Formats: sequence, structure tokens, C-alpha cells
Amino acid sequence: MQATQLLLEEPIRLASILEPSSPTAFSALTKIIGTLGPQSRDVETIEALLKAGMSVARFDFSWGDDAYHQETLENLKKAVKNTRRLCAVMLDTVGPELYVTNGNENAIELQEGATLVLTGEKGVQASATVLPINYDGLASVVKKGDTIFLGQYLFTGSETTSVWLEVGETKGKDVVCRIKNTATLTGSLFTAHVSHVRIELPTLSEADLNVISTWGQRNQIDFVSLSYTRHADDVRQCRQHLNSLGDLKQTQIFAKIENYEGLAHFDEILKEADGIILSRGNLGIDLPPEKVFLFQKVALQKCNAAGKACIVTRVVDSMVDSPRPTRAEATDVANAVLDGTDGIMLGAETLRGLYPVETITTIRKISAEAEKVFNQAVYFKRTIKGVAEPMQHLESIASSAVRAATKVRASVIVVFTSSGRCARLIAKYRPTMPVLCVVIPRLTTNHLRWSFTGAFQARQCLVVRGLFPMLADPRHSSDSASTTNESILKVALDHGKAAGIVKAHDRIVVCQKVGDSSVVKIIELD
Ligand SMILES: Nc1ncnc2c1ncn2[C@@H]1O[C@H](COP(=O)(O)OP(=O)(O)O)[C@@H](O)[C@H]1O
Ligand SMILES: C=C(OP(=O)(O)O)C(=O)O
Ligand SMILES: [K+]
Ligand SMILES: [Mg+2]
Repeated sequence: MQATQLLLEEPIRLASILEPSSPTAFSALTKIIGTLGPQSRDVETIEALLKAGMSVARFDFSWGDDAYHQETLENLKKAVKNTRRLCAVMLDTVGPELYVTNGNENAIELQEGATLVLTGEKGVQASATVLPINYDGLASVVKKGDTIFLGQYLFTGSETTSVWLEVGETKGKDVVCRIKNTATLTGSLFTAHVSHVRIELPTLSEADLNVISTWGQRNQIDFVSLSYTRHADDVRQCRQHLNSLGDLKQTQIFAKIENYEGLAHFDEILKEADGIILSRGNLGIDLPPEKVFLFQKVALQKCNAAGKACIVTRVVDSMVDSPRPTRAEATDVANAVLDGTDGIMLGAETLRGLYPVETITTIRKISAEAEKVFNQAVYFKRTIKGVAEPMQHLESIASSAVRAATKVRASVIVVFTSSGRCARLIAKYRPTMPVLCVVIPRLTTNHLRWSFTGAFQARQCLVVRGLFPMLADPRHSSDSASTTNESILKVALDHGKAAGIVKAHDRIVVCQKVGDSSVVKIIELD
């Protein structure tokens, strides 16, 4: 990254860096996704997570059943009502994940140099010499010398509860491995990762399809995070399934790039998906360490150029056990923001970590500091250069809105939208000020019943950097007659004032349609 990427007024007095930053509700534009589980599923904790800045909750079906995740979601809904903060719901699929169920949950001590058999045989109890794995084809896809990584569910890779195995020989469904480091496996589920090997299991398993049709449909999920996406076809298949479930045709698909194969087909996957998750947990195992940074920078640049949201995962693993991150992790978060990420996803840190709320607060503060020195001018020039001309009207309007807001030092951009499209286009240009998205409901019918659009579209803004959605009152007619808009604009500004981002004499930029034409207005508040 060239030095010009940093907006540092030279010479910056190092002491000024230490001045405390003003804590405001919108103190970070970057979004934070928390994976909810044992340490973060009670109403009180979830309220604290929302106040700390979590705007999307991930329900990972790799572990926990329908009832478990339903109870957590009911608590999330209570917390949303109590705090009046919107939160989107993301359903994470299991996919072709390799895992070992440790039924009796006894800790398993593994000694370096000893032998361990991974078997595809059914009905085998886990022990320190044999582990039953869910994929009976493993023995036919691995060969002598291959590396297998085995960690507890939502492993962080650094702890002593994960182990590296080297494949010796295969016998029938058994893979005989040598243990390369002493470790203790704990918990009821271990996940395995075999480098550079194609696991012949469907990306959407039968179980996944069923979870989407039942839990997903019942709860009108905003996102599916599609684990181990390897091809664009995987996304198309998921889209087809969602479309067959009525309302879920509005659900967005975020493809998780978790291995080499997904990386190799990144461009086609990005075209097909609504967003991308750089699953650095598994990807970090599949890629050599020295290659991870470059993949992240290139992948983020491609997502930014496409105007699609991209999320980076597994950032502060040490906060599973500590109230502060390591300096390397803190710098990693800041660099992800400077690389252009829309959001940060937390896994073990919020699911089972000791400090879930502190983790969210830490991510928000680091993101806010990095956003202050994000060189939007350099980013804007590079992004607009990448857009073919003649530009689409809406792209021109959106980029003009951001340019105008930057030049007049607006405190906020207000955008009216029903689909969220214009808001996402504005976000593509990474404005330095928050974007208040006023989502206007539309009345639709599926010929069986009437319903309003807008709820999905508003919550789906919660994963895009800088977008802060609010649902306009459906009583306002959704046509763009300017009188209606003025009253809605007033409501939006009141919302902004309440949140502390708009105050008297501020300049704001408004993006809306008046009659048939899309306009960008600059307003001085009295
Ligand atoms: N209900 C509305 N009132 C005023 N302007 C609107 C409304 N809906 C969309 N717009 C404006 O229309 C243009 C197209 O935006 P887009 O997000 O594609 O609209 P929609 O979501 O309705 O398809 C943008 O300038 C946007 O601000
Ligand atoms: C997000 C990831 O996947 P999961 O947490 O679902 O294992 C990852 O591997 O980083
Ligand atoms: K998963
Ligand atoms: Mg993963």
C-alpha cells in the first residue's frame, strides 16, 4: 500500500495520535458481525453487543440445532426491541466441512510423534488413537505426506487445542497419521482442514437445504453465509433454493471463500454473490502464511470495485481469553479497514470468548481510528477511474453525491431508496461521513396477501460500510412526490440529530428522486 493511501497531514505530531477520540454512536463506519453462542446468547449480553456496535448476528449451524439457535434469536429480537437498534440475521451453513464429533466430550490428549487414525467407519467412539470423521471418502482423496489440521470448533489456530497431522498411509476408510505437535482437543466438535484437497461433498448439504427451508424461512433471514463456496454454481444453487421459498427471494447470499478452490474461482463467485466473506480461519490454513495478505488486498479491491460488500473474519483470536488484543491483531484490524473492508466478523471471540462485549468495542474503536486516516481522495479517484463511461445514471448520481458531500464537508449524506441499490452505490465511493439510508416501503402482493418491502432492504444495509438504515413510516406514500419526501427527510434528520451525527448549521447532501429525475441536493440546516 503506497504511503499516499494514508491521509496523514504531514508532519503529524505523534502525541496528537494519543488524544482521546470522541465517542459517538456512529463512531465507526465499518460494520461488525458477531457469531452468537454460549457466551453471547442472553438478552443482557446481546443488548450490550448491540450498544457496542454489532449490527449483524451470525447463527452458525456447524454447531447447535434449530431449537438452540431459535432461542438465541428470540433473545436477539428482545434485545433489538429494548435497545431500538436494528440488527440483521445471518444463517451460516455447514457445507462440506470435515468434522469429528466427540460425543462424550472427554478431553483428548495427543502426543507429538504418536499415531492417530482418522476413520470413515461409522459408530466409532473418539479416543486418543482413533477419531471418527464425517467424510468416509477421506482415505481416497488424501495421499502420503498430506497435512491435516484438526482444531476445536471455531479454532483460532494459535491455541494448544489444535493439532497438525501428517498422513502416513490409508487402509480402507482409515487414514493413519502422525501427530506433529502435542495438543489437547476439548469440546464436542472438532473441525478438520485438509490442504489443497477437493472434498467431494456438496457445498449445500441436504442438512443445509433443510435448515434454510425451516429455520431460515421461519425467521425470514437477511443473509445466508455460504460456507466453503468453491464455484459460482454453488451460489446459483443457493439462490434457486431461496427463490423457491417465497419471501427468501429477498435474502442475500454472502459467499465464504474458505479454501484454495474458492480463491481460484473468486471472480465468477463475486459476480454471482451479493457479497463475499474472506474466511481467514480456514483460508489461513489452506494458504501459506506469506500469501494471506496479498489475497486479502486483491480480494477487497475487487469487491470494492464491484460495489459489493466484503467481510474479513478471525481478527482478534487472543481476545477469546484476554480483555485486550495483541498489537499484531489490533494492527490487522486497522489494515483490513485501510484495505477497504466493509465489515469484520468475529467467530470464537463472541461465540465462546470470555470478553464478547469488549471485543466488539475494541473492533469499533480500531476501525474508527483507521477510518480517520483512510485516504478517501486516493480511493475515490482510483474507483471512479475503474468505471466504464458513459456511466450509468445512478452511478453518476451516487458518485456525485459523495464528491459533493466531501467538498462541502457535509456531516451526513441522506439517501432515499427502496431496494438499497442507490445506498450501496454511494457506499462504493467510501464517503467519510455516515450515510443515512431512508428505506421507503413498497406495497407488494404475491396474489395471496399484501406485504411491504423494506425490512430486508433496511437490514441488508447493516453489512455495508457507512450505511445507517432507517425504515420510513409506510403511511408516507412511496412515490417520490417531493412533499412526502420533505416530511420523511425531516424524520430522517431528527433521527440523525438523536444519534448525534447531525446538528444545527450542518450541511447535508440529499440523494432522492423528484418527479422522474434523480437529484443531489445540498441543504444548510438552520
Ligand atoms: N421513495 C423514494 N423517494 C424519493 N427518492 C427515491 C425513492 N426511492 C428511490 N429514490 C431515488 O431514486 C433513485 C434510484 O435509487 P434506487 O435505490 O435504485 O431506488 P429504488 O430502490 O426505488 O429502486 C435514487 O436517486 C434514489 O435516491
Ligand atoms: C468464518 C469462517 O468460517 P467459520 O467461522 O464458519 O468456520 C472462517 O473460517 O474464518
Ligand atoms: K459454518
Ligand atoms: Mg470456516
